[in-house]
Amino acid sequence: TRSTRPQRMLKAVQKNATRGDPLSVISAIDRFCRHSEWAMNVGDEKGTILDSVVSEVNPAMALELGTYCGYSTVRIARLLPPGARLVTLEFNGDYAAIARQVIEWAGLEDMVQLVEGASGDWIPRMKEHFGVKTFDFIFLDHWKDRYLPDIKLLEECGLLRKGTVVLADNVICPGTPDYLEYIRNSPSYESNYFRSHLEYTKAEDGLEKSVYVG
Ligand SMILES: O=C(NC/C=C/[C@H]1O[C@@H](n2cnc3c(NCCO)ncnc32)[C@H](O)[C@@H]1O)c1cc(-c2ccc(F)cc2)cc(O)c1O
Ligand SMILES: [Mg+2]
Repeated sequence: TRSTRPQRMLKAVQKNATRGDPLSVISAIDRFCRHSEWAMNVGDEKGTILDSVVSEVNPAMALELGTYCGYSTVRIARLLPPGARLVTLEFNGDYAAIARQVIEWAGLEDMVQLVEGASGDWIPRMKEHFGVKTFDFIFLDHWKDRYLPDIKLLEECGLLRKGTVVLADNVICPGTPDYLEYIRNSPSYESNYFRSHLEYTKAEDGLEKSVYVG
């Protein structure tokens, strides 16, 4: 049967990127998505905003919801300080298998814990199962109608601390209206919108950066 887009993306990484070189993995995926087949990676333009926020936070403990093929996982993990850890949740087994290989090609498997499962099931188990106290940085890029329930779940599970930075992709396109309304009106967060474009297109999109103030 015909290969899937994630499989073709992985092939492009294995063909065009150098093992152990995260930047070459990132550019191989961006080239594939720009010149061959569009895919829903955060992309290079929003990716530089993601990079600057990760570098500023310099997280010891980071969380990503929605691994997909591992593009943003590689973008984040390459910037982590030694000893830091990125937990990324992906409940589609096919995508998780591709992402694991992309992360390994980048040589970042030691920094990344890819958990195959749903955020709703695993967020409540982060403390006892992964020894997580709180997260310093969280990247939301999974189903858009799950941003709001999952940020509330993270609060309830005590996984946020004063200063935790939550960065949300796609707050304009496809859009996360209920999440935006909540996070911008909650006294527990200081939010800023970083205007950009939908990956590999001229359409408007952006990232919402929210700092938990407790
Ligand atoms: O839909 C978009 N992203 C969704 C990502 C889903 C990935 O995350 C995984 N996932 C989902 N929910 C959960 C979950 N928990 C929730 C369920 O229990 N727990 C664990 N993993 C989860 C999926 O298996 C996928 O791997 C998107 C669309 C456009 C877009 C824009 C314009 C267009 F025209 C078309 C498309 C642009 C973007 O940047 C986008 O991110
Ligand atoms: Mg996205």
